[in-house]
Amino acid sequence: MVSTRTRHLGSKPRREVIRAVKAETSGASERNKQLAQRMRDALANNQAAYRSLKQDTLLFRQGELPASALQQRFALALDAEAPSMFLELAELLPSPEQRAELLQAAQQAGWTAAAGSAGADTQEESPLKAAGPGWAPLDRSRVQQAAMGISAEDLVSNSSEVVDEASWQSSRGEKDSELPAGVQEGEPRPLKRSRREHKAEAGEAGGAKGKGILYWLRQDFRLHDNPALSAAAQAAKKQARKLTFVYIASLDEDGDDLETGVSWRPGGACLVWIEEALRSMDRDLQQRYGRGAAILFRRGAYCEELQAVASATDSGAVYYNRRYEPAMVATDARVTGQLQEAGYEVRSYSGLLLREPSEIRLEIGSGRWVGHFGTLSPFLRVFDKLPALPKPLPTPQSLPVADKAPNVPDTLAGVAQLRLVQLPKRPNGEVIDWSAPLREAWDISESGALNIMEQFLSEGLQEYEAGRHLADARAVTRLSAYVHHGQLSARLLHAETAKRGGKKLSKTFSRRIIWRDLAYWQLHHWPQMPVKPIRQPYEGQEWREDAGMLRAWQRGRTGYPLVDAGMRQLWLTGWMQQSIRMVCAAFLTEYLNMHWIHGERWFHDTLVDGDLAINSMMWQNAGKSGLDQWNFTLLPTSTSQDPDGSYIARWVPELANLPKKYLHMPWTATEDTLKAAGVSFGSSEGQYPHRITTEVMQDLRRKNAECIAEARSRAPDSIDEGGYDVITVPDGSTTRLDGSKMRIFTKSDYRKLLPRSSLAPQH
Ligand SMILES: Cc1cc2nc3c(=O)[nH]c(=O)nc-3n(C[C@H](O)[C@H](O)[C@H](O)COP(=O)(O)OP(=O)(O)OC[C@H]3O[C@@H](n4cnc5c(N)ncnc54)[C@H](O)[C@@H]3O)c2cc1C
Repeated sequence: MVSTRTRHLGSKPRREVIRAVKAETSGASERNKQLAQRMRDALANNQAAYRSLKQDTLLFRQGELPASALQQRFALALDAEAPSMFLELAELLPSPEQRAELLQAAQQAGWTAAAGSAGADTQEESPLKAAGPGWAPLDRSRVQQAAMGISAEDLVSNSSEVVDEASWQSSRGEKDSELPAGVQEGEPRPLKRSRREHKAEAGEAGGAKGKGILYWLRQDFRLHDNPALSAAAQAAKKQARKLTFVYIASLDEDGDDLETGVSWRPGGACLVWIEEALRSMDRDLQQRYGRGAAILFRRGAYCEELQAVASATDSGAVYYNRRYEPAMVATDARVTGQLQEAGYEVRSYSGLLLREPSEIRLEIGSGRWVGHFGTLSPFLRVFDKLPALPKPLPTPQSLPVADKAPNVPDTLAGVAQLRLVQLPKRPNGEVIDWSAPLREAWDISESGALNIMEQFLSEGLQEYEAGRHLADARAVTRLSAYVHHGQLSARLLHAETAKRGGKKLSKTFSRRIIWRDLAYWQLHHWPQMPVKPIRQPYEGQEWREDAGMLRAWQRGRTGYPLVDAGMRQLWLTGWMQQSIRMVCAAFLTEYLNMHWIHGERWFHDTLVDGDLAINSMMWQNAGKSGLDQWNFTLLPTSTSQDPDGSYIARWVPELANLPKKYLHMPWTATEDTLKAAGVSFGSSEGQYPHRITTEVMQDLRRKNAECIAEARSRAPDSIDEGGYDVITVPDGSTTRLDGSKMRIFTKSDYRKLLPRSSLAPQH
């Protein structure tokens, strides 16, 4: 396996780290040695390494792993050239001196983010965020600087989770075509909620312990249409109880999936969003309902923190809105169970999606066939037939809260103390605030979300159909992050769209918000979707591993202006319009033949709307291993998304003065034209990069298709006589075909590429 990062790492600093660690761990017990061996083995495979490191980190935190053993991991992580793991663990070092020593060695190894923290002795000075040049104010020169200054030092990036998952493997239904001009559109296991939890929802939970009610704030930063809040308010009023708001930062429980070993906690950009959303909601709550509605900010394990606040406020009940990521489903069930065992009443509600994923059972195998299994059309068909959605709930007029802010020991002074967003420092102490441009680019508040929705529905809906493919996003809502973080209710958006003649004005827009539910349906039935191809044979597909290429793609330095514009916009603002996401994704997977999981990870960390279900669904489809293989061509040189080149000119300022007709393909301009526009190619400051590949796009595409054909030909049992991929239908996903083998949409190119001998015999 070729590592995808830090090839520049010299051996000298590594030796120094190992020496430092050896000195520290010379008395390591036999158990420590075994653990070290396990780590070494694990690091041979980065996916396993991540799982192992994560578990060891948790063990250390629980006091079950000595600091010396953890230090050994540092050396190994450094050895394995996995800086983000190294830095994450470095944070846990028991003393500032130890931290400084190891981080200094990392600095010598060229990891500037670590360098920023070398010698640092406070928790705030986290090394997790990079000294990268990105996230600068959005003026032209800074954009250019951001893109031009990409260097080896940026390896740690603005990402807290940029891990090499090199070992992970990984069209769309012909009948579902409703793509933007020149492009597409487009969620896995029944929600295994505990019996206790079902009881809780039905209001059969155990007797109340205290008089008050806790509202456990999660991914639902809003007052309007908030089912858990409305229910808590109603119960509190009826029973003359007091309501207390609590938010708990527990990133380890928030998306770490120990089953798969993959951490999907919110990425850097989402954490910035969450921080601002909390600030804004705390303000809204206090302004509207009084000081007693202030949110109590806590850090720690969910269950312990909830119990501590409940006991200090004499609360006997906890109300919350559910989450749907596999790790979070498990967390919900565990926390609910533990609280109920301790005698609390727990009630959970559906506030994130339009419908619960387990509600939708595809009616395939009966009557008329509509679309391919697991794609949007059959999903919509069932969705529309189900009972009408509940009406969106109004913002509560009043809330029964205490007269003053609850005084609970160990509560943090404010959002900042949650330490969700950690900024690195340069050796001279200067803070590198990569989050500022993100905060500036968005009005991260509930009112901001409602205003955008209102404006779009009154002025923009009629433009959506014709303009939704445009890169400059003039015709789309830009509401995805608000919906993802629960600042805007999906149900409200759906209902308001219908009320304003949505289906008539734009059939596509009316389907978009349901597409989101499809992503969660897929994640529910394929909980491994973020890391494993849904089409099992594709797991054996050969992908290119090239750290330099990946880095160029991440930082918008591919030499293909449309791709670079999109990736730079993403880096700076945390967002891109859908067609551009598709162009960038297709470029990585189809043309560079690089694993979709690299793209998925990068998007997860850099998107303000980074959503496990949607992101993994879309990346699986881009990588062709998802249910809805993309069945269209997305050339990086296409002009349809940016016909006048203004999007490229904005995000790729090195090219801004080129005549329009060359903006998508600057290499076709003559020397004189380039000179007149002040454009030169190269890697120096102010220059635009040479193309990272000059092979004919069609040839690259064919090579990728051949890799897929090769992997499929090795798994004949998963292909039917017509050359279609076949999957086993998950339990609970259909009304009558669960457990059977089902043909899924497969691109005709792929069907043709298979040798006849690898097709299942005709019956
Ligand atoms: C490779 C790739 C990765 C993506 N990752 C994410 C992600 O992590 N989070 C995310 O929210 N979207 C993701 N999308 C989907 C889509 O690009 C964004 O939802 C959309 O661009 C957001 O812009 P908007 O709010 O203006 O969308 P609009 O066009 O205004 O659509 C309205 C809403 O519909 C929903 N929606 C739109 N497109 C999709 C879709 N393809 N699947 C599911 N729901 C959709 C969103 O909630 C969106 O806000 C991804 C797309 C691609 C190609």
